[in-house]
This record gives sequence, C-alpha cells and structure tokens, in this order.
Amino acid sequence: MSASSPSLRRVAVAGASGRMGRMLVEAIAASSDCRLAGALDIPGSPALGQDALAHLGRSSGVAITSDLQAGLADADVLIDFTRPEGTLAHAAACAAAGVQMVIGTTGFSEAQKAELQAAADKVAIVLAPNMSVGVNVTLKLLQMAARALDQGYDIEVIEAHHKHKVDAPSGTALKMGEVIAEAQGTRLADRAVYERYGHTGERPANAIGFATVRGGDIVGDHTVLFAGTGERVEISHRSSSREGYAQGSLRAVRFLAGKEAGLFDMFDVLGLNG
Ligand SMILES: NC(=O)C1=CN([C@@H]2O[C@H](COP(=O)(O)OP(=O)(O)OC[C@H]3O[C@@H](n4cnc5c(N)ncnc54)[C@H](OP(=O)(O)O)[C@@H]3O)[C@@H](O)[C@H]2O)C=CC1
Ligand SMILES: O=C(O)C1=N[C@H](C(=O)O)C[C@H](O)C1
Repeated sequence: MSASSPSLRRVAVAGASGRMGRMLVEAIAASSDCRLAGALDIPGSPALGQDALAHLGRSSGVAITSDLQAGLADADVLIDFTRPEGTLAHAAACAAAGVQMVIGTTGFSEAQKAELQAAADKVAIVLAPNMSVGVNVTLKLLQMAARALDQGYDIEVIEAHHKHKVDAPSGTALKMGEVIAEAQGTRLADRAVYERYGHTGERPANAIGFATVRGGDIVGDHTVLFAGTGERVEISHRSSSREGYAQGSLRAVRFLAGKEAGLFDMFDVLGLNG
C-alpha cells in the first residue's frame, strides 16, 4: 500500500494496549506527520473494540481489533512491539500486503530472525532492540571503547528492567555484546557467559558476561563494565520513560518512506553507520 501523501504516514500499531503500544498510539496522535491508521491486539485481549486512546479518556477514532487484514487495510507501516510469535505472523501479513514494518519486539531466535529477513526481501523493515537515540549513541561509544580496551579488560553487561519483562538478557544487552564482540573481531556466541552459579572456576579472559536484574517499574538500565587492573570503565544508559522508544520508532517510520524492501536498523535511521 502506498502513502496517501508523501508527508503523511499512515501508521498501524500492533500490541496497541501494551506498555509500548499505548505510548506509540499517543505519540502518533501528537505528531503532525503521522496518522493512526489501525490498532491491533491479540485475540482475547480485553482491549478489543475499545478506542486506541481510551486509556487516556480520549478518542482516536480507531478501535482496537484482532483482525489483521482490517488493521492493516489503511496502513503504510505497522509498528510492532509484541512477542516474537506475534511479530512473525504480522511480518508475513505485512509482506503479503506491502505494508512496511518498524519492529521493536525482542527475544527472537536465529531462525526467527531469518524469517524476518525473508519478509524484508519483500517489504522494507526497521528492526532494532532499542529505538532510543541515546542507546544507539551508547552502542557507538561501546564500539570505540571495545576497540581501545581490546586487551586486559574483562567485559560485563549488566541490565535492569521491570518485573513484567519476559525475555533475558534484554535485546539491548545482547546487541551491546554483539557490537563489542564484533569491534574486537570476534563473535558473541564464542564469548557469552549468561549464567554463573556454584563453583564456576576463574573467569575466562575473553568472556563477555551478562547479569540480569528484574524488579518493580524499572524502564530500562544498561551498563557495560570494562574491568582492568587498577581501573575500570563503565558506560551506562538509563531510560526513565518509554517516550524515547516511541519517538525513535516514529523516526524509523519517516526513514522508511519511499523504501521498497530491505532490513534496516536504528544505525541506518540515525545515520550512525561508518
Ligand atoms: N525496541 C525497543 O525500543 C523496545 C522494545 N521493547 C520490546 O517490545 C516488546 C513489548 O514490550 P511491552 O510493550 O513492554 O510489552 P507488553 O506486554 O506491555 O505489550 C505487548 C502487547 O502485545 C500483545 N501480544 C502479546 N502476545 C502477542 C501475540 N502473540 N501476538 C500479538 N500480540 C501479542 C499483548 O497483548 P496482551 O497484553 O493481551 O497479552 C500486548 O498488547 C517486548 O519484546 C520488549 O522487549 C520494549 C520497549 C522498547
Ligand atoms: O521490555 C522492555 O521494557 C524493553 N525491552 C527492550 C530490550 O529488551 O532491550 C528495550 C528496552 O530496554 C526496554
């Protein structure tokens, strides 16, 4: 489906009654260049039939539906923050209907990522575990630090999130590990240590360790520790609201305008490659 005018993007939201979905619907309603064109949620959701802005006591004129075809019918792009299995079903429908996607969902397996790549061969998709500008700049800082601190520094990624989060480590923490491993000419799969318990033995020099905290309403904290001899470097990002994820998603929506196909990330959107 093509845009109704070059400057107005018609945006549907999947997981519309979720924490991110609500934030996205609100951000779209407040924007001057995006219009809410559909609101989807999972069959059985208590939000079905309600207006997408009902949680704010307002009306968007768009009711939340689980009918994928109806939810996408008027959309140029779908923003999806749901669960991997939901995102994959949405990606298949979007590829068939020619609807672009911005995907914030985390927790994909390698096989699921390959399915998203196949969808992106048909329609343009931005996929990123964190849409905030600050986190993506942090990833660039980590690239630089990882190159400079290549020898003699033990690397640990520590993340904290709210008690409702279902995947661990966070998608952002894994991305940080991947960026660091790649900057050092290695693969995260060969270095990641996700669990420690009991007699673990000494720390392998090349390990990238992960530690996960879950509790309360923590929006999202990430720290990477480079622990050397006599000093340590800590690079941290803390989100205090989901607004940054929503605004980053809208930047991705604008970036996609006019793109036919391909899998992009927030480095592409923000011009951070190179
Ligand atoms: N990339 C980024 O910047 C960010 C990514 N995220 C990621 O986004 C995802 C959602 O986070 P959050 O909003 O906090 O989660 P929520 O659980 O609050 O929202 C998820 C929404 O998706 C719906 N849903 C659940 N399963 C399915 C399915 N199989 N198909 C369709 N819809 C489904 C839920 O419905 P119901 O409640 O009825 O189950 C709910 O409306 C997570 O993977 C999270 O890690 C989060 C923040 C930022
Ligand atoms: O579930 C969340 O809340 C978040 N998930 C993303 C992740 O897994 O990295 C991004 C952010 O940290 C919030």
